[in-house]
Amino acid sequence: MSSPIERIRPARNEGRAVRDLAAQFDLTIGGGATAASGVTVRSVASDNRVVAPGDLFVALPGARVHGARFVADAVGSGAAAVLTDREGAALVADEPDVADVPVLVAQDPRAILGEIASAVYGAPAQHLTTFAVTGTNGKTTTTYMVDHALRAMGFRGGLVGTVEMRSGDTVLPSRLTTPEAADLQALLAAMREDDVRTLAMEVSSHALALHRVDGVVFDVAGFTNLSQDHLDFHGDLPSYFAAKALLFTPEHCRRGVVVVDDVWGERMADSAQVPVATLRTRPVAEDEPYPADWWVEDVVPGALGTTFVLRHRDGRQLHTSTSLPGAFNVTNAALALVMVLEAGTDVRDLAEALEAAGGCSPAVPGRMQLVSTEPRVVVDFAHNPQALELALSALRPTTSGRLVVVFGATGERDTGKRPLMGAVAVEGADVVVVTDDDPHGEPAAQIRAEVLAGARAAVESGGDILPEGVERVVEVAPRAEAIRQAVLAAGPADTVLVAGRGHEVWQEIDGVDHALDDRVEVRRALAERPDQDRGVDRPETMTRAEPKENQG
Ligand SMILES: CC(=O)N[C@H]1[C@@H](OP(=O)(O)OP(=O)(O)OC[C@H]2O[C@@H](n3ccc(=O)[nH]c3=O)[C@H](O)[C@@H]2O)O[C@H](CO)[C@@H](O)[C@@H]1O[C@H](C)C(=O)N[C@@H](C)C(=O)N[C@H](CCC(=O)O)C(=O)O
Ligand SMILES: Nc1ncnc2c1ncn2[C@@H]1O[C@H](COP(=O)(O)OP(=O)(O)OP(=O)(O)O)[C@@H](O)[C@H]1O
Repeated sequence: MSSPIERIRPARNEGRAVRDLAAQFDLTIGGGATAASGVTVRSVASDNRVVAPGDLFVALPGARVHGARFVADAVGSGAAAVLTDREGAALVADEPDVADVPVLVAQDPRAILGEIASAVYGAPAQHLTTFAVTGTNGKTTTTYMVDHALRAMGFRGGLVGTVEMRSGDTVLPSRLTTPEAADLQALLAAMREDDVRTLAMEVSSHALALHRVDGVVFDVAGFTNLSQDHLDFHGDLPSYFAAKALLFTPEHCRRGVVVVDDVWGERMADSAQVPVATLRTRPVAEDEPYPADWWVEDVVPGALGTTFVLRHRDGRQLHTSTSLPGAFNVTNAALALVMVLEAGTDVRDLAEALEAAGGCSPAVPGRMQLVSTEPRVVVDFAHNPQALELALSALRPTTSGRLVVVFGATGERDTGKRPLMGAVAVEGADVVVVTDDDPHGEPAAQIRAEVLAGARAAVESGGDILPEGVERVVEVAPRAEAIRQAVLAAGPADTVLVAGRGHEVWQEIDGVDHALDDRVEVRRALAERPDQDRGVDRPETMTRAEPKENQG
C-alpha cells in the first residue's frame, strides 16, 4: 500500500520554538516577516497528507519528487513552519500561501530529521529501554520474541516492524518495516505518554541508509545474518553490509549482540564500534572452548517445539524452548534472549518468566504459521533464497509424505534472486509450484519465467528420474489458484509450504492493490476437500514444548 502512515501523535507535547531549533541545528531562517517570531512547533511531519496544525513540515528531496511540492498544502493544513534544503526553499520562495511561515534551510534535511524530531518531542527514546534488530532474515521473528520475553517479565512493551506496530495493548497498522524518522519519533512520544517502558523494533538497511532511526541510541542492537536481498537498493553485498554495520556505532546503539554463525556475522562483530557480545548457535565442536560469549547447546527438536540451553562463558545458563519450527527459530530465540540478558536482566528472572509463558513462543503472523495438519499447510514469509532454503529444511524432517512449495518472486525488487529461489525450491521440495508473489509494476509472467528458469535448470542438473506423469516443477497463476491446486492435491502425510507473503493481505498488480491473504486462500481450499481430509485447522499459536529445569 502506498498510503502514508496513519499519524500517531502524542496528545500533549510542549514542542520547541523555531528560533531555538534554528540555533541548535545551525539553520538559516527564510520565510516572511513573521518568520520564527514566537513560532513554536509541537510535532513533525514529512508527508503533507498527515500534517496537522502546529506541525513542522519537513520537505525532503526524494527519488520521485521533492517534498517542497507539498509545502503549500501542508501550510494549508496548519503547518507552523517548514524545514527543507536550498532547492526546496527556492521552490517555495514565491508561494503566497507560504509567505508568513518561517522556512528553515538545512544542507541535508534528511540527515537531521531524526535529531530535530527527537528535539521537538523531548527525546522520547531516552524514556524507553530500546532494542533494535537488523539482518536479512529473522528481524520480525526476533523482535516479536524480544517483546514477548519483556512482556513475560511484566514490562509494558512497544513493538515496531513489518507486520504491525504495538504500543502497550494498542495495535497499529505498519506501512514500512522501519518508519520514517518523523513518524517514529512521534510514535515513541506517544508510547512514552502511554507508559510504555520497552521498545523492540526492526531496523532495515534502508532505514539506516536513509537516517530513519537517527535520534535513537538503542540500548541493545542485534544482528541476525546477511544474505542476498535488497541489492536493487544497495548495489552489492559489501554496501548492504556497510548499511547494516551503521547500527553498531555509538550514534545508534550502546551495545550489540551479533550472531557469529557465519563470516558476515564475524565481520559484523569485528567491525562494530561499540561493545559486542557474540552468539554462536551452530553446533559447538568438542575441542572448541568458548566459541563465543554465548552459545546454544542441547538442542532437542520435538513435535511441539524445540528445547535448548543458552550458555555464557561466565557459567550462566538458561534452559528454555520455542514452539516456532526450524533451527533458524532457535537462532532467533537465542538472539532475542541474549539481547534481553545483555540489557542487564538477571538470567533467573528471565528463566522464570519464560517458564510461566511457556517458552519463547510468540505467535508471529505469517512466519511458519501452521494453518492446518493432515495435510500440514504452513504459511511463511520466506522471500529470498536463504529464507526459502531454511524454511524447507525446517519442514523436511517432519514430512513423511511429499514436501510441496508454492512461491513466486517480488516484482521491482532484487531480480538476481529469482533463479536462485527456483533452484533452492527444487533442491528442498519434492514438488515446486511457481506462481505470483507481489508483481507490483512488473509483468507477472516474466517474473515467473525467471524463477522457472532457475528451477528447471536445477531439475536438469539434478538428473531426477521421475515416475511417469509426475511433474517436479509446475507453473500456476494466479496465486490463489496455485494455493488451491496444491492444497487439493495434498495427501494427509504431505506438507505444503506457501511462501513469500506471510502476513500480507494486499497484492499489488500493475499499481492496483488486490486483497489476498494466503491463509484465507488455504482455508478456502481446505474447505473444498472431501470431509474426511479437510485438515485440522490450527489456532494462531501452537501448544508449547516443556522447558527443562532452569539454572542461574
Ligand atoms: C527506497 C525508499 O525506501 N524510499 C522511501 C523514500 O522515498 P523517496 O525518498 O524517493 O521519497 P519520495 O517518494 O520521492 O517523496 C519525497 C518526499 O515527499 C513526501 N511526499 C510524497 C508524496 C506526497 O503526496 N506527499 C509528500 O509529502 C514524502 O514523504 C517524502 O518525504 O521516502 C518515502 C517517504 O517516506 C518512502 O515512502 C519510500 O519508501 C518506499 C515506499 C519503499 O518501498 N521503501 C521500501 C524499499 C523500504 O523502505 N523497505 C524497508 C524494508 C526492507 C526489508 O528489509 O524488507 C522498510 O524499512 O520498510
Ligand atoms: N534466523 C533466520 N535465518 C534465516 N532465515 C530466517 C531466519 N528467521 C526467519 N527466517 C526465514 O525468513 C523469513 C522472514 O522472517 P522474518 O520476517 O522474521 O525476517 P525479516 O528480516 O523481518 O524479513 P523482512 O525483512 O523481509 O521483513 C521467515 O518467514 C523464514 O522463512
